[in-house]
Amino acid sequence: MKPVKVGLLGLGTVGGGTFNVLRRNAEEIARRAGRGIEIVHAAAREYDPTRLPGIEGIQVSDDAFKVVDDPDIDIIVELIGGYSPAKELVLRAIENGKHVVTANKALIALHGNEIFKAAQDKGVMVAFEAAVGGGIPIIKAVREGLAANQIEWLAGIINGTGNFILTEMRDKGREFADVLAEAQALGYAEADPTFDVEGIDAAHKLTILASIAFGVPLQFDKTYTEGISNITRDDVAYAGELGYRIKHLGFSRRTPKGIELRVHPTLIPERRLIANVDGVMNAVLVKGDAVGPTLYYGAGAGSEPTASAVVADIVDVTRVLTADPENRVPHLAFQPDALSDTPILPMEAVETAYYLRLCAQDKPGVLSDVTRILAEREISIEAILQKEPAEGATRVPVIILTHRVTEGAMNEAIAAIEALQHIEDKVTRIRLEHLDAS
Ligand SMILES: NC(=O)C1=CN([C@@H]2O[C@H](COP(=O)(O)OP(=O)(O)OC[C@H]3O[C@@H](n4cnc5c(N)ncnc54)[C@H](O)[C@@H]3O)[C@@H](O)[C@H]2O)C=CC1
Ligand SMILES: N[C@@H](CC=O)C(=O)O
Ligand code: NA
Repeated sequence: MKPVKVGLLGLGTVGGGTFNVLRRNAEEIARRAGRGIEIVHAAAREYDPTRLPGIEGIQVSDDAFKVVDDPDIDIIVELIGGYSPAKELVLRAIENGKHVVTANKALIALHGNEIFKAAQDKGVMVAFEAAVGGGIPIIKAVREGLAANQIEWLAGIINGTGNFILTEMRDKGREFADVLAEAQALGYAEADPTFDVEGIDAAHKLTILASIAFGVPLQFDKTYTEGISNITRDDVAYAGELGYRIKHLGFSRRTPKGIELRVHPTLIPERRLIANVDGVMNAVLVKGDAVGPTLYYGAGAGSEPTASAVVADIVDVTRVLTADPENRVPHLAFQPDALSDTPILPMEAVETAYYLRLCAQDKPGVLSDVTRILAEREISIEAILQKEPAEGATRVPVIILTHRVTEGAMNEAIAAIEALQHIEDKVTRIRLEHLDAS
């Protein structure tokens, strides 16, 4: 059988990795796919040929539309990133009857509903395993491996750059900006790294995971998103003293009132496996009603780990092309006409526990005012840590861990605490999840 012909858009971190992995493992991959897979045409604005041995034998255009319109090509692999022209390229590929593989979570989270509809109408596949959790086969695991379950909740460390930064700050006391620069040099970060540190990238990925887990359309605009740029080394140290790690977590849970969809820094008990996922590694914890808790772990970013997921999708598409084209796994796991309109819960209605750090003047009665404010709102306290004031200082940090309460009640309590005469600065609030999957 003739090899499947692939057009590769982008020859950067992931595009380069895809080119190299496909070449290096060609024989093994062909044995799995049932036929050869050949990149015949690529597009890039710029690329480094010294990192791509063999690229000289392939046509490389600077106009990606030339590849998408190339009649010889069966599968377009979009590894350019961003919204435009990625969206136009993907829609044109679909219109031309080509299957698409992409690692572009921003594109899928914001325009996936439209793209999948176009693909459905045209009878082609759009595969996006690399868009979530890099090399971890998490889309396949949730969509296919857990198909028997009602998913109850999922929690993930789904941004490699952010996790790398938090880990280096904690373990080596390094500065935020310095670690971010290293993540960029290693090819982990997005073209605009605020997507990583402000949680937008994780929110894209969570949006996709929640759709696949709960059978709802992609709703990025309803995802609560908070980044890690305000986390201080002090918070990391205080959390450690109390037995917790701070992780940037994406969390989604089905409740009777709606679906929680939120990304924010989160305290997690340090005995949990997921609290010990460090560096660029990602992990997703998924709780199904039948299977119970399951945990998926692997490199969340980087050239070849991400290429591993891209190539797996190319193999999947090749198998479908070669076998029964009607028998396909639906894009969002549930049949398109069976997606549910379960609402996404507003953040004020979401319940979590909290870590609060206050800066109090070292005066009698301050702490009792704070505990009264919490008690009036039925917010119970799990632990209090009052640090000694530094030599000659009149301000003391006070750390409070609370039990679960709604975000709305906590917002009111924080406003009342900040209004107290002897409380200085803003209260730092980090949500806390026990992630007890038993
Ligand atoms: N870097 C990583 O670890 C991961 C990246 N991704 C996603 O993969 C995609 C690609 O990311 P990277 O490889 O890191 O980006 P990159 O910046 O390293 O590479 C982008 C490539 O696209 C080319 N390009 C950009 N605009 C173009 C245009 N208009 N026409 C033709 N070529 C164009 C560039 O010349 C370059 O070769 C993004 O959607 C990103 O979010 C997903 C998972 C992990
Ligand atoms: N910038 C992303 C790349 C992978 O999705 C990350 O750091 O996780
Ligand atoms: Na993946």
